[in-house]
Amino acid sequence: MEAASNLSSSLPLSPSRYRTTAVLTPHQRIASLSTAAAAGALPSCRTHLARLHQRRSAILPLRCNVRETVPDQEMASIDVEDPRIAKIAKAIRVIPDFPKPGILFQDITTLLLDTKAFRDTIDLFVERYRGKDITVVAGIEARGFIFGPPIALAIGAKFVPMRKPKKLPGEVISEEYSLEYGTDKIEMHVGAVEAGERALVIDDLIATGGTLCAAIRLLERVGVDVVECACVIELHGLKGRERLGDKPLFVLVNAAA
Ligand SMILES: O=P(O)(O)OC[C@H]1O[C@H](OP(=O)(O)OP(=O)(O)O)[C@H](O)[C@@H]1O
Ligand SMILES: Nc1ncnc2[nH]cnc12
Repeated sequence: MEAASNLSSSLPLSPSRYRTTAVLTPHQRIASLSTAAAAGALPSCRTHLARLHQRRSAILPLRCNVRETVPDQEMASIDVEDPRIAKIAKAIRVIPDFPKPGILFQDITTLLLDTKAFRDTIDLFVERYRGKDITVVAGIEARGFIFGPPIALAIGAKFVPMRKPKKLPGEVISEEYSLEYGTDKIEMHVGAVEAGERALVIDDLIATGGTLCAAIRLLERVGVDVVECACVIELHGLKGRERLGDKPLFVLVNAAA
């Protein structure tokens, strides 16, 4: 609750077309994690909390926010003081140096343990996309498969998995994208979508934006209109949002890379 009141009390003024919310300092973030751990929401994070305390001067401020790149009249907006957002941010565990040194890993598995925060996450997306004539929710492997299906069911859209190479049994089309070292691909079944459909692309997180860009290209190649991309977390500083160009991106939580 404390984090939520910090959230509402420190709201910056934002341009009318955009929504941007509050800043959680590293100390607040660590306090939030401690509170969640004490409440049993993060059963195995004591070691990491200790490490976070030791390293807090090295951790950049984390912002919990709702950011939009589309005008309010096109999509339902979320009240920036919505207390659900702060609780979702609190439920995401941050693990330093995973999977390799220097990476601050945003672990959404702890969000899945918190039934209220997980439900709120899905509800926030559903509130935004319900009634917007979206026929396809395209989820990106693997963590987009967690958030995509409940959103698709709730808004009456089909769910289409965008998979890593050689996983889908039928005929596929694929798109390559660049990684820090080398390249990867995502694939989609031919016939899963039709030209003229309206799609929402869902993933847990945007970092460099390479994965989402490949998903957009894949869908647009077959004539699908990608209405928006949505992620739970945006890592700022990696310019993923810029890489998407004009394609709208909606995120709930903004975190340091
Ligand atoms: O914006 P980008 O730089 O493209 O990175 C974001 C992607 O990275 C993570 O997936 P990852 O490739 O680690 O696969 P996983 O979900 O199967 O672990 C994440 O879930 C996104 O899909
Ligand atoms: N920092 C991070 N945490 C979780 N998933 C990621 N994918 C790319 N960067 C990531």
